[in-house]
Amino acid sequence: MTRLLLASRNQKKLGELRRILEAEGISGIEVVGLNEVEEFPEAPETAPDFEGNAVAKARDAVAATGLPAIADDSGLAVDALNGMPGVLSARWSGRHGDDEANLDLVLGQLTDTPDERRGAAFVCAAALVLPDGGETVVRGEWRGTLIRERRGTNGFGYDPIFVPDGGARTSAELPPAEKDASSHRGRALRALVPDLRKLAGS
Ligand SMILES: O=P(O)(O)OP(=O)(O)OP(=O)(O)OC[C@H]1O[C@@H](n2cnc3c(O)ncnc32)[C@H](O)[C@@H]1O
Ligand SMILES: [Mg+2]
Repeated sequence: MTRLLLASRNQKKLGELRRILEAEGISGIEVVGLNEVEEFPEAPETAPDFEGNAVAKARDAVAATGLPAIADDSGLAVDALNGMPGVLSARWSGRHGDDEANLDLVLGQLTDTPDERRGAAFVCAAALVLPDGGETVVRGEWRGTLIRERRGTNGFGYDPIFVPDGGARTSAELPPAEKDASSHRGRALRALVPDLRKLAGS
């Protein structure tokens, strides 16, 4: 078994990566999160773009643990907010990781935005960094529309107000496998699968 660190404390992200590896039939990799390795000082997410934060998180994790690492930096880019909250999605309300307050703030900001201008995209940059210095950075996007009240209890973050294009349910109403099949994170992580297959085989 190759240990692969997902440099995250977000248990939902860990679950999504584990499900995707399983769905792809990659069995030689054991995914561990930051809670399962010795603690190290985590750099703040200060880059102006998702890719920059993802690479920085993954490099730090490899340097501290010696394990191959994936980091994900993701967020919601709202058309009517000129792409914000973007890289600030996890702390939009001022409190890092307060999903409820972050979602309420976005809803409040869009109160007067009509239905036809409520487009948004979930974006995910994922970086795989290897102990030998190899780096792969990929990006996935998922377009949809923001509704006016929460629906559904699956997923996390802004899922309860995001209706993916071509569907009628919010991403919090989708069964996990359906979210993975089209989500930003699913797309990004599947782009890493060729590299992960090599890692699993070595
Ligand atoms: O940095 P780590 O430890 O990985 O975990 P995090 O939760 O802080 O993750 P990010 O810094 O990448 O911030 C992502 C935020 O964007 C939102 N987000 C990202 N992916 C999402 C998804 O699949 N569904 C709903 N919201 C999502 C959600 O609010 C997250 O808090
Ligand atoms: Mg974060």
